[in-house]
Amino acid sequence: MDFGDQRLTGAEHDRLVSGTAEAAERDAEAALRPKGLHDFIGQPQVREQLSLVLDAAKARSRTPDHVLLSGPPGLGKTTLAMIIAHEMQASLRVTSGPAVQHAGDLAAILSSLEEGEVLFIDEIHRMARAAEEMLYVAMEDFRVDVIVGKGPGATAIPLDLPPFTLVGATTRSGLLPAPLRDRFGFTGHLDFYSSADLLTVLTRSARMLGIDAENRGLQEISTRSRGTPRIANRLLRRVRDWAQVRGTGIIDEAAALSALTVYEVDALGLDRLDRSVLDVLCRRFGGGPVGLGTLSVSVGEEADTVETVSEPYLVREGLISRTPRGRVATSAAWKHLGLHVPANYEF
Ligand SMILES: Nc1ncnc2c1ncn2[C@@H]1O[C@H](COP(=O)(O)OP(=O)(O)OP(=O)(O)O)[C@@H](O)[C@H]1O
Ligand SMILES: [Mg+2]
Repeated sequence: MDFGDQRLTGAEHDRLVSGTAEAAERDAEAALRPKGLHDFIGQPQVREQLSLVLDAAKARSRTPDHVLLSGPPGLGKTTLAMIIAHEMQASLRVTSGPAVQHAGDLAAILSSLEEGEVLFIDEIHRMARAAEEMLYVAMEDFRVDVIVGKGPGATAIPLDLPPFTLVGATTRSGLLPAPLRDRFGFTGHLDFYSSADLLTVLTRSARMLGIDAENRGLQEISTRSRGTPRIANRLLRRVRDWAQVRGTGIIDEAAALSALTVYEVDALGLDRLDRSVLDVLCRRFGGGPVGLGTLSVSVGEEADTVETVSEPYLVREGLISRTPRGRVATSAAWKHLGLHVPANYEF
């Protein structure tokens, strides 16, 4: 039976699929993924807190507390899950919420865990309810009830589990039921990276990929990467293409600017989806408020994508705000689109 989980060790850690990374991007990402906590760039609080959790566990020869990682796509949740396993010299088991549709799926994974293993559940907010309750018991009491037989004759056989560490990742921590959230000993909230941190990410990536790049060129990419390492690395590869085909082979400021214009990444790092969200809000709905459903249909995207991928950054950049009546465009959004802010505009 395929439970959608895999046991990974060593280099195979890197074969993990992540939400918004396309399949073809996986290999490129794997090569650049930091292996240990020391080469994980930025996020100083999360890094410091996590290193305390891990060092304390090592000092006591215990498995670390369960860890929840939350934040928008591409900020390093999967990377950190792998780092936790790497730092604990433990093997990593990987599954995801959508792969756990029945309690039985989870029971099969849990009952095959070995001592000290790290179980990574990506998109943990999308797990089936019935499995969630089984997970509460497994996390707290290290026990799982395995159901044997069917119908009225079915019996639950309690099975003790070896100590393990659950690492959950979610882009939507608000959707996690409180009892589940409370069972994590540590929650790391990943926030968008500063341009300075992204510049460090890019410098490291360019070095690892053998790309000839000037600081000014990488700086230009860093400010247009929406605070997201995945996007920074992706833009780096696209700018390299441009430099090789149209430029001198070197990523300098001019190459970065020309390439990013070709790829329609604007000065704030907004891409086509972000701009169409703003465009629909301003031009079609006079700035809003507009409900998420209507907005998503209008830009031809799933509500979940608009809410987790586009919105957090637009909110952070002060281009839209969320009100009880829906999303509204701020004056800055009108200006960014090159439109006149309507008279007496209240947002
Ligand atoms: N702190 C960091 N330092 C250097 N590179 C990073 C860092 N965080 C992320 N990256 C790079 O960005 C890529 C994407 O990170 P990752 O897959 O961990 O994101 P994620 O939060 O799991 O995203 P998703 O929500 O889509 O699953 C990684 O392959 C890695 O190369
Ligand atoms: Mg991921």
